Amino acid sequence: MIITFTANPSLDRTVDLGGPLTPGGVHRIGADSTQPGGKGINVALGAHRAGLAVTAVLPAASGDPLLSLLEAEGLPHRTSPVAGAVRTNLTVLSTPQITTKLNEPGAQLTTAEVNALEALLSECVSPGDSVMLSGSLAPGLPADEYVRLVAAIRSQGAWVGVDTSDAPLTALAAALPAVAPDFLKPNAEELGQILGVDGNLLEQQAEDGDLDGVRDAALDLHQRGVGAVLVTLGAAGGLLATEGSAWYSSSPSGPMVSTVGAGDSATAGYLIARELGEDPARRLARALAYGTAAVGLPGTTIPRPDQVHVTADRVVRL
Ligand SMILES: O=P(O)(O)OC[C@H]1O[C@](O)(CO)[C@@H](O)[C@@H]1O
Repeated sequence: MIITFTANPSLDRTVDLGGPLTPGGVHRIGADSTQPGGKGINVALGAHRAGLAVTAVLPAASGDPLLSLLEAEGLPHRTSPVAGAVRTNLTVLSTPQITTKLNEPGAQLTTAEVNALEALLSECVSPGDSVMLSGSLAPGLPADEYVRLVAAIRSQGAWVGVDTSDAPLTALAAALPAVAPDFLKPNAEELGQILGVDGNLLEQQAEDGDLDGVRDAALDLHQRGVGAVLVTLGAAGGLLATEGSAWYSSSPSGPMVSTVGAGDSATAGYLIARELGEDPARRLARALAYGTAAVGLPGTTIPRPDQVHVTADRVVRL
């Protein structure tokens, strides 16, 4: 069973301006749509569409509009009740092909709500499960929440991965090797946050064919106890450090419609590859193929397997 945990889920509203975004200007919205969002929910949707058994765990009040969207998707989920409403994250599409994202902080959780959410996650996890902890933490959760959850989930005999940013990510990196997840999925910016360097520079170096910085950082995290480190590098592809080695692949080409959810789709692709028992090269290839497919779909749309074209031809061992 794949369990995803989204501490700060969202309604992802996408508006298309059909023209440029001008700071201080008045804009008329053209197309407008709302989809379920939040990193763990996106990962769960990808795995569910691939036919895997999943449960998405999240905080939400009964009757929250997000829950109707999850039901419409047929996504199996368990919710822990909270008083606050699920946040709305806004994606503004403007020309020339610019995606601007405005993420709300999310409603504050009380201590009782945090305790109930943690208890629900623990109740859902069984030995042998794969648990993915994804996204920002709602206000009320401590920055070291993922450190505590990784330790707890591992002690329950389950595999655990994390995809987060900012303080929760640096707290997790600081806890290595005493507490280490089985899987970490930073993008270049997040890798930069761990290293205390400019992530844009790392991505630019990778685009220029210089992978040393990303490879060394990923291998260092792996040597400090993280089972597998998947670094997504946008247009520059991605790198996987695991089993004592690193693999790199350039990005498969495809249309660019919306980058929202591409990283989560890559994580879903990685989890699907693990379930299929694929080797590291193929796991990297499937992850990037899922990310590329997501970029070709509107808003926060997570691809179905028939929209994903996997080939390990681009993968090289570094
Ligand atoms: O939890 P965060 O970091 O605010 O990110 C949430 C946003 O990221 C996404 O999961 C895409 O990665 C969106 O669905 C959501 O709006």
